Amino acid sequence: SMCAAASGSAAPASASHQVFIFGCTGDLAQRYLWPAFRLVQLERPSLQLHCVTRGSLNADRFLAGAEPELRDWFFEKVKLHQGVRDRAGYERLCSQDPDESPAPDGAISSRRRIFYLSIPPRSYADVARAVQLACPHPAGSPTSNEFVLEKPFGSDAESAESLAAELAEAGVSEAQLHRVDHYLAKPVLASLLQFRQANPHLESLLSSAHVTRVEAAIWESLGVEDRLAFYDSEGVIRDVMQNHLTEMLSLLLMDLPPSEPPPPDWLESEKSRLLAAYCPLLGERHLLAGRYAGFGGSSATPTFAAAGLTVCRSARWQSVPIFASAGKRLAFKASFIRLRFQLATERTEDELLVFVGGDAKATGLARPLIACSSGLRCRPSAGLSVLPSNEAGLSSGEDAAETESLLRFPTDRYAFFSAVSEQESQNSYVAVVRQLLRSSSESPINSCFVGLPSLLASWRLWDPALAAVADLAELDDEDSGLRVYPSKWLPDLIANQRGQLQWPASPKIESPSSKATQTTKALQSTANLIRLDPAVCNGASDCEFLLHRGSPLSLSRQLAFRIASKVKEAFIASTATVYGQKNQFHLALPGGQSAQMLMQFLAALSRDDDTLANAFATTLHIWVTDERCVHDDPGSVTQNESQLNSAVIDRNFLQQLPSAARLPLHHLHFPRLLTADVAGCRAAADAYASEVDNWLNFRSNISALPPSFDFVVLGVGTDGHAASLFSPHDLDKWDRSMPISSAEDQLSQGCEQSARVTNSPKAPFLRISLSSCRIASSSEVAFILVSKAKQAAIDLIAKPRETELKTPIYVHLLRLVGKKRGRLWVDHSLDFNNIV
Ligand SMILES: O=P(O)(O)OC[C@H]1O[C@@H](O)[C@H](O)[C@@H](O)[C@@H]1O
Repeated sequence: SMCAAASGSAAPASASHQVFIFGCTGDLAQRYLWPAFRLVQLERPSLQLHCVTRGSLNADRFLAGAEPELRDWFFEKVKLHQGVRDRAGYERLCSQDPDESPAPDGAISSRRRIFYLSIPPRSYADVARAVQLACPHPAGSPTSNEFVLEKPFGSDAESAESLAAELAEAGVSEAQLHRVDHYLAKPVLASLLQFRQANPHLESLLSSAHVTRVEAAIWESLGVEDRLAFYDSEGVIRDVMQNHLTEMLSLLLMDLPPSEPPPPDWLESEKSRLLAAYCPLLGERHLLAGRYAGFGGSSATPTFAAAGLTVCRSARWQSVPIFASAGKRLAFKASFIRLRFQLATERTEDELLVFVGGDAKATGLARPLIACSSGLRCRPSAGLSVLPSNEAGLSSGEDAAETESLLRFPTDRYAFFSAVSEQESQNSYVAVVRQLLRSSSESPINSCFVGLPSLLASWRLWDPALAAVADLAELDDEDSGLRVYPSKWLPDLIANQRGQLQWPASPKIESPSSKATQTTKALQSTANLIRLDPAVCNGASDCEFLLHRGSPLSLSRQLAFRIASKVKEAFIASTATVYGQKNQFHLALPGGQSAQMLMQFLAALSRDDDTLANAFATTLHIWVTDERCVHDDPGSVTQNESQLNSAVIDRNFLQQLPSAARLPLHHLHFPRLLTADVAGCRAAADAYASEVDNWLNFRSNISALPPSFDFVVLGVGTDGHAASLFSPHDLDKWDRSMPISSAEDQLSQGCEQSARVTNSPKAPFLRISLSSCRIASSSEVAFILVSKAKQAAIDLIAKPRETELKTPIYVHLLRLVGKKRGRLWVDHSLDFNNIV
């Protein structure tokens, strides 16, 4: 049985579950939960329902607007608990007799205690903790307390993770949690996986070989209305895109289970895999955001957003543009996914429309349905039966005239399918509640509930979009920025095959004010000069550097642009090289956090720019500035946690490249470790050094270029280390038995040794690094410092030192590089006042 599949439940009707609804007088409870629980209780009379509030409750008033049937039922069947806010209150709650009479089959084990938290998420952990303390389950009881949560589950990946951690600390395990997404309970969505299973022909067409475009939308005609306070802090991406819209897409794009029944945890892991496969949302024009005219909230809150997604890490969907949009105050209400197909065998296009719901009059579709054009040869499935086409649409007359039909072809080219049991589509919570109460032995292919892995993966997909919107709000310019769109706007964006989006020329979408435009220009011309105290620079007179500032996002973007344009220059200059050699561009990248977004941007730029893709594929060489002497042992570290810097570059750059930009293997230069001990590390360093020399000297011989890297990007540790070069001072405190270069060595590494083993004061202790001389002789070196944690490293510049040995390595490197070739790229949250 599926999330919304019709039937009641197979669980014995005698199982006397208890459900406590917290926040039971709130909007959600009144409109959806109570009506749903009433219907379900008719099927399961033994279900015990409790309405819990912190304050006092005036039940007459609270149900004043409700249907008489619901009122009567509520007063007869639901137990009220007011003033539940302290330990005694919770204990009273749990002393409710859970109906000890054993079921006829003796199945006491099926008794469950479910706490439905229809309250603000900031209270989840507190309430869960109080429940766990006051309501321990009797020893030996096979069941435990369970909790149902409503979104929002955090406001980004980090907060979602800490909410999960808080709940875990409160003693609630993942298995005791049910995170609701009511979209998963909507009739056609709930049956979509089964529909795909029943349609192998359609399934064989669901890939980039046949699908030319995917569109997913949640368009609403209403505005934010009386939810302004809530909405203003969320915005459209958090409100419906990270959850509902992403879930809709997953149900269509994820792989089907390999076996029946699916392996345990299959749904979560398959969803997470798909979500991690999307290219990061960082390309040019892959995100538009706006707000409707007259929106009462902050000018930085989007009420509409559109994203042009593509998939980087899955062959099945590679390079198919996926447009996802959602917004309020649009032309009409419609939630749908639409796929366009170009089948080799057919001369015409084909289309699949999953119409999840919306305004019948405006969409021309009478009810939620799936529409398949004939080439897809769809058949009904469990949960979705054939719908005669005269019942699918509004027949004719005035209604049809107002229609913006979502179908692109005449009705007679489609077959229609709709949910078997229509009346349930009114309230998705009926399906949610049924699934909640279903026994765990019935394992569904689909679920109305969202697990932690896919939740976090989804936030990780949308986090860059949230950062981009924040950036847009701050730094709009003529082509981007948070636009203002008119009420009743039909979001007819201009979209291309790369997944890029543009605002339409009409109707008039207002650009941000010119004042904002000026801010942008100021921030984008970026660089200002900082002059360091000559004492810091060891008396050198040219102790000043170009300083680029910005949000982590805009900073990474600008640096990516700078590198990309240099690679392109080198590529274009190729034709002029001697001996018919392609020009080379040697880029050394670090591991660590700071440069990850830069790498993603760099890859994203090549998805939007054929010349750059070509330049990457022919001209670019990638090096790593330093590497850890550890084995990438798949048994001990998961792929995502690999300690290798080359793995960071692989994940954030190489794997994100479109196929046209893929680098030939011999343009990738990473140290290769045979054994992770001193000897192995040394051998790898030596081999790496000769590889550097060979390539750079060779190029120097055939061109007029010096034997140096073209661009080196360095992250900086909070202690001031860079490229696994630590201050000799810090090393002195550490393990002298390590094989490493003496303190003097660290500073005076000659260019005759381009890479060598270095020592780290923290694990992994053995590292390989390019020599400081090699780094310093590069054509350009970018020191990138992102996140507040790096303030410590900046403060280190200013501190006077008793000895040279105490100067942080990156300051040494800065001096060596000099002002002509060194630039600092620094997050604008970091403060230089102490220094300049
Ligand atoms: O399409 P439905 O079922 O009306 O759901 C849309 C609603 O979903 C909710 O989760 C959002 O908070 C609302 O802003 C939105 O209106």
